[in-house]
Amino acid sequence: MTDEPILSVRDLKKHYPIRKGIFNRQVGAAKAVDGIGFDIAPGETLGLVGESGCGKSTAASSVIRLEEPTAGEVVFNGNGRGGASRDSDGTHPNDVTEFSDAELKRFRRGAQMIFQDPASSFDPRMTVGSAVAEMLEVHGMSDRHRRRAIVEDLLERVGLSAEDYDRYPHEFSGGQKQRIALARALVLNPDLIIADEPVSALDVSIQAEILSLIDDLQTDFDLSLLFISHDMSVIRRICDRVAVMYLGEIVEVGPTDEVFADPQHPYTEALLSSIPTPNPRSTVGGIELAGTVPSPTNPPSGCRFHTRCHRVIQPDGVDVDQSDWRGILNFRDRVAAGQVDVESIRENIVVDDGPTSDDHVRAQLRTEFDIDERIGDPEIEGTLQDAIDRLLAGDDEAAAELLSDRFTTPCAETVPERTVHSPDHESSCLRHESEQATAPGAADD
Ligand SMILES: Nc1ncnc2c1ncn2[C@@H]1O[C@H](COP(=O)(O)OP(=O)(O)OP(=O)(O)O)[C@@H](O)[C@H]1O
Repeated sequence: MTDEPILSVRDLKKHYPIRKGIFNRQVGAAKAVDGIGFDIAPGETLGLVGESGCGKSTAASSVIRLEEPTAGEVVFNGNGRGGASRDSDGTHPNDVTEFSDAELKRFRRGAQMIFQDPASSFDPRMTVGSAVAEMLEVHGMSDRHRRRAIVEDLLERVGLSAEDYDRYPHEFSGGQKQRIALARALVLNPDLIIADEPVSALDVSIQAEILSLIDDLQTDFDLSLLFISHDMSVIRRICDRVAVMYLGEIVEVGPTDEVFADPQHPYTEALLSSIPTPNPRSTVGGIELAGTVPSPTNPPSGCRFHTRCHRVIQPDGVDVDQSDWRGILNFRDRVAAGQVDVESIRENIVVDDGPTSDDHVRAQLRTEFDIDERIGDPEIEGTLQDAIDRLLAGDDEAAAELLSDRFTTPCAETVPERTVHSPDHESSCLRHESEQATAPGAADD
């Protein structure tokens, strides 16, 4: 047996064209998946985690070619295709993106997908047994009795009973439907299962049962899994390794234990911080992941996470409290977007005695953006005060210009390279690049 991965994804992209006008001309693209790569070893579970809109589902459907990838390579070495080597022109015979229709049909036997909502993937007029057995029939098993025997056995292995064969989808709970979906995914004896948020729609207690079932089935059927979730606690429960995805890119990948114990990318830290802890006094957490994932049609320059990052780098010559720095940049961005309306802030301030003054508005702005009432660095404080004064004078444009001239971050200018933290643990954050350059042995590589 070689140690070649079951699945090897390289520089995978899925860009959706954006068209406008009467000629339906392409004016841009939503870069939902923008150059991701990972391997999955035989018997391994790789988690793909990120908030809603990071591109996880698009990545899954591009890997399995439910959607045509824009670029990249997806080498599948499962189901008898192992041991193949590259052709002389550099292409790989197992590259799914180049498969013919016949090869694709065989591939879909060896790589199955499970979705979040099992209800929508069953025909309500078909018994669940027939729905599972249909897969065998489509792929050439003509013996009806044999099909039934295989499916009855599988229903038992996923925790249902052989008698359930003749029942209809509406007779089952959400958790039971997901068990049936697992039986259907397993019936063709695949080597790889891609599970897209398979437990997100279920109650927490049922989630635990299904995760434990997936764990058992993985061992019994010697499966590899790509497990997609937005939930770090689910990932911890089931995955050997985890890849963290943000706005179409993988920003960190590593063994689950290591990533949870020592996250290297601020986005991973923020996701981990959002896991509820049983102890409300726990000091774990506290990183607020404000806002939502920006649109992939116009991703932020440099590091795509810089607009929300709590560790966003301060430029040379600036040394202020990090949370003030985040607040100042948020303030800068909101002013630039024309979203800071001092008059409505003034109207909403409640003052016990007398009218609302400009000082009240100044204080309220700092509170809203979580900026200290006085920044230690006099130059930064001066610029901030100037900008606020310009806003108060109604000159929003001048305020925006001043803030964007003075408050910049290297994170918006440089795309971070990958840093290797240990043989299997990598992340892409600019903060690590200087450490990497000065690390012992860096020059020897
Ligand atoms: N057909 C499409 N055309 C244009 N943009 C799309 C299309 N499908 C998805 N997108 C965009 O691609 C981005 C990634 O979407 P995707 O569904 O893959 O993310 P996700 O991480 O799986 O989130 P969710 O869990 O909410 O599905 C989103 O910004 C989404 O709006």
